[in-house]
Amino acid sequence: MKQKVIVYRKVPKDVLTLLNEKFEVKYYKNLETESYSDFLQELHTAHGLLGSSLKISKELLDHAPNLKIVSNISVGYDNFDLEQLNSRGILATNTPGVLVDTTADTIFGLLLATARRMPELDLYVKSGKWNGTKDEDLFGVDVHHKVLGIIGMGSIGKAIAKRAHFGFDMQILYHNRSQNNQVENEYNAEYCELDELLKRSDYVCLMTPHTPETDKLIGEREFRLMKDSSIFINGSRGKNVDEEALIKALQNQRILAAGLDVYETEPINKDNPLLKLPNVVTLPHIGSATKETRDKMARLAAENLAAGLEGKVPLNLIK
Ligand SMILES: NC(=O)c1ccc[n+]([C@@H]2O[C@H](COP(=O)([O-])OP(=O)(O)OC[C@H]3O[C@@H](n4cnc5c(N)ncnc54)[C@H](O)[C@@H]3O)[C@@H](O)[C@H]2O)c1
Ligand SMILES: O=C(O)[C@H](O)CO
Repeated sequence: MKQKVIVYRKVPKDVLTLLNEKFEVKYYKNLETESYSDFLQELHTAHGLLGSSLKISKELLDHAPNLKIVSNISVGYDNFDLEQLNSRGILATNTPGVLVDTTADTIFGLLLATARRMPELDLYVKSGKWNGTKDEDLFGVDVHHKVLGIIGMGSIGKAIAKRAHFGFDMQILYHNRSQNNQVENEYNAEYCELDELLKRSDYVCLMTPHTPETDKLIGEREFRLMKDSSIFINGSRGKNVDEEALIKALQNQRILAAGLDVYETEPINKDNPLLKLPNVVTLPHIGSATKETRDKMARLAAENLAAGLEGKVPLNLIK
């Protein structure tokens, strides 16, 4: 008899075909709009789970006594309770690598858009306000030749550093769990302790995973250390930042501006003060979201899942 897999996120047709050839598949294109109680019922007989964002908690796992593997269609896996998964012998996988360049493009684009106030200026033109000479009120700040501090010099951090160094002649500072010879040699990056990076950077870009160690890593104290002309970019996870402190820092002009792809609560609440601030550029957690890359992520996640259910070691097993 075929093992049963639940896919709880929309995936490309060929990925679904691949899964259908090997497994019995229950497919929920969008769990938010489909019955969650039906999903929980199906979980009782599932061997594999494929999707993203869903909190894989003790409560959810209690509904899944036969589960062997959970495969995330994302590189971040802060939605997994790894202790619970380990204690039940359930494998967990993610999709690193395939999304690196796409995410770095988005985050660097966000940095440029924030520095040069592109969304604000787009609105200025489209709303018919462009009548004469452009005055200083519309000016942005330079990106080229400035200092970029990257916190979390992993795969995506490195790809951002590459763009900044070769494309924009920026000076790169970085803070990471360990020093990285490659970025130091290839992009002339300089390792710094966190406080020093915050003090010296014109742009601070956060790219660490969300872990107990990085929870609210950037808060009031850290914003105070930053230059009042600095721009903060968060492309990692919202919970890595104390959002209240960020709002205060922006309202009080402790920092100049922020570009955000991620938030403490997602989707962001409509009454979140961040949405009212002119010096904030917001994206809807879209870093890796191009069609090509999302397809690659879904394919890789399906391959990880299939390997685990076929008794092989999945390529991207989370240890
Ligand atoms: N906005 C998006 O759509 C999007 C897309 C992809 C990834 N992400 C986020 O970006 C994160 C990074 O992705 P990646 O592929 O570069 O991962 P990665 O594992 O290659 O890199 C993470 C880096 O963070 C460093 N790090 C971890 N804890 C740290 C700490 N306490 N202090 C300093 N450095 C620390 C690690 O040493 C590592 O170099 C993901 O975990 C995910 O949360 C967001
Ligand atoms: O971690 C990731 O891969 C992105 O945030 C998409 O969820």
